[in-house]
Amino acid sequence: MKIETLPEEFIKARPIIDTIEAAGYAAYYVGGSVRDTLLGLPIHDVDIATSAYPEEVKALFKRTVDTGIEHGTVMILDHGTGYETTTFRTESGYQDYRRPDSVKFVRSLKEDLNRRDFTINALALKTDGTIIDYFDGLTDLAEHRIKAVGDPEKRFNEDALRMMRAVRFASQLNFEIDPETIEGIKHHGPLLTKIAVERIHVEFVKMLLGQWPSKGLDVFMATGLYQYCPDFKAYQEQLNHLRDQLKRGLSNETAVWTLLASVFDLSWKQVNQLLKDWKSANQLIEDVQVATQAVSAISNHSVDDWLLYQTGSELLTIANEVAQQLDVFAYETPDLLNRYQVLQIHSKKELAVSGQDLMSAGIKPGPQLGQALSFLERQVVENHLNNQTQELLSAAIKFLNEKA
Ligand SMILES: Nc1ccn([C@@H]2O[C@H](COP(=O)(O)OP(=O)(O)OP(=O)(O)O)[C@@H](O)[C@H]2O)c(=O)n1
Repeated sequence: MKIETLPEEFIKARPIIDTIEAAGYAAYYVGGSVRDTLLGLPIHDVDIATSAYPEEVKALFKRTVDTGIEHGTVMILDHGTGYETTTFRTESGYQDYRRPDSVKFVRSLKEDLNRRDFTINALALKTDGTIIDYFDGLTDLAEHRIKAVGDPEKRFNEDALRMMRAVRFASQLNFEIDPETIEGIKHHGPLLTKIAVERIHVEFVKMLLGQWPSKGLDVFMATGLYQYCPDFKAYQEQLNHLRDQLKRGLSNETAVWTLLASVFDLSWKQVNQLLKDWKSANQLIEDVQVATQAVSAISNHSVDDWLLYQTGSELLTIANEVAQQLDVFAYETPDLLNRYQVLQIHSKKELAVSGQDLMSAGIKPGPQLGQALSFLERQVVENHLNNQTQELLSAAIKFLNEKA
C-alpha cells in the first residue's frame, strides 16, 4: 500500500531520512504518526527508526541531543524541530516490567517492528509513501482492532503499561481489543502494580480525553485492570457509573480531575494529596479544587454571585461541562457565563477604590485596611453596593467604625 500525499510533517522531516539513506543506512517513519496518518488524524511527533547505530546517526548531523542513547534514541534538531531517531532494536530481560534491561541494536526493520506493542503501531512508512506492514497492522486498522504484535502474554510481560495503552487507544480510536489481547490483559493485570502511578495516570487521563471514554472504561473495568491501580480500586461503583454515563471525552486535564474528584466525592484535602502524589503542577491542583467546588454548587442549585466571581469564566465552563457529563442539574454554560459577565467586578483590581484611596480617607495601613477591601469586594460582587468611589469610601469607614 502507498500513501499518495504525505502530511506536511513528514515532508518537513524528509531531509533527515534522506541524509541517513545517503550514508548507506535504512530509515523509516514509525509509530503513532504513521498510524494516525492512515486514520486521517492529525499527527503529533514524527518518530524515525533507522539501521544506523546511535554514534553513526550522530556523526551525520550537526545538532543532536542524547535523549535516550542507551536505548538507541538520539534527537536530531532541524530548523527548530526535534526528531527522535531510534536505532532498530530488540529488547530482552524486562525485569521490572516497564523498561528493557538490555536492548540489542539490530540492522533489521522487521525485528524492530516485532518488538512493538500493537500491530497498528508496528507499521513503517517510506519517504515515497510506501507502507511496510509485517504484522497485518493495515487489516487491524481497517477492522478497528487493537491487537498485540505476536504473543500478547509476552508483550504485557515486557511492559505492563501497554495494558493501559490498549485501554486508552480503545477510547481514542473507538477500536475493539482483540480477544486474545483481552485475555493477556486479564492475566497480567497484577503487573500494573509494578508501574509508577503517575505513568498509569497519564494513560488514564488520555483515556478520558479520548472521544469514546466509555469504550476504554468498559475494558478497564471488565478486565479487572482497575483493581491494580492503587488510586482507583476503591471506586468500582463510581467508575462503572462513569462508564455508563460519559457521553464524550473531557476537554482538558483540569476537567478530567474535576470529574474524578466529583465522582469519587473527594474532600479538598484528598484532592490535594492525590494530585500531589501524581506530581501534578500546583496550578492544576488549585484549578481542580475551585472547579470541583463549583460542580458541587451547580448540583446543589446553589451557585451564587460570590461563587461565580471566585470561580471565573474558564473554570465555570469546565465545571459546567463536568456537571453536564454527570447529569447533575447544570445551567447551560452561556447562562452561567452571562451571570458572571454582568457582575460589577471580576477582580479586586476593578474595585473603584484602592488601598491608597482608603489611606487617603484616613484609614490606617494594617490588617484593617485589608479587611475593609475584602468587605467592599464581596459587597460589590453581591450587588449590595455600587462600584462607585464615594459610596465605597463611606461604606468602608462605616464598616470599620462598626467593628471598632
Ligand atoms: N510501551 C510502549 C510504548 C511505545 N511503543 C512503540 O513506540 C511507538 C511510539 O510510542 P509513543 O510515542 O509512546 O506512542 P504513540 O503510539 O506514538 O501514540 P501517542 O503519540 O498517541 O501517544 C508506538 O507506536 C509503539 O510502536 C511500544 O511498543 N510499547
